[in-house]
Amino acid sequence: MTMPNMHTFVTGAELVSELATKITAQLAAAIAERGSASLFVSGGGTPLPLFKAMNQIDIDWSKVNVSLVDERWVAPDHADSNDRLVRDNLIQNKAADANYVSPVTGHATPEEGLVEATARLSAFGQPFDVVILGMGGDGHTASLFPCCEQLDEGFNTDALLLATHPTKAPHARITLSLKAILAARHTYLHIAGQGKKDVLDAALAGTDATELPIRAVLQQAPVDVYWSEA
Ligand SMILES: O=C1O[C@H](COP(=O)(O)O)[C@@H](O)[C@H](O)[C@H]1O
Repeated sequence: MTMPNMHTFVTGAELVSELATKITAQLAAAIAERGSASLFVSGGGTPLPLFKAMNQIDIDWSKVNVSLVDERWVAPDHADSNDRLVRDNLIQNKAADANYVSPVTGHATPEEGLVEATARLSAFGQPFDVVILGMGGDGHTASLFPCCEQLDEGFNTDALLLATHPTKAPHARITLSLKAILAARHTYLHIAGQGKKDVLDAALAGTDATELPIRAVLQQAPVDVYWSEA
């Protein structure tokens, strides 16, 4: 197991300030080197303050392609839509000109939408510059859940994206594959609270990635973990 680079904070505000500065500096460096940058963010509750901090930072957002690490296969106005969360909280203010591309298409299922979603995100070019992962209490990251039948596919496919169907979480999902995550230039894990720290410690203490899928990333990529107590 490669030990992650741990960044520990007492408050979420301190974490967010440092992480937003670091990520936007990496995006600006990517723009300077290659003319554009790519950023994949996670959904859920944790990243909301980070999105609000990032949209206050002045970089050339018009050259930043943004999408989601994973998304629930729901309409963009659904209460559980991460797409809506990103549009309403990240693609605002100084970041309003960022090129946000949703992985959710108009198809009925993620399986049917895979070809179009893959074409959309492939246009960003690979490897992606910055991938910010979250982690659930069950050790899932992206939408690679321990309870989904597609976990083995998610760990092994060479495809950019796959559809997953968690049995213990709502909604069918579309998610980056493990290989797409591992290929990123910079990978972050952003978590908060003692419960998530306990899951991280358990992940670092064992080896079976099917039990806690975050292990698959921690075992194979250098990850900067940003954790705040609150
Ligand atoms: O379902 C999801 O949950 C995880 C963790 O979310 P959080 O609310 O506990 O921070 C998230 O990383 C993932 O993108 C999302 O689809």
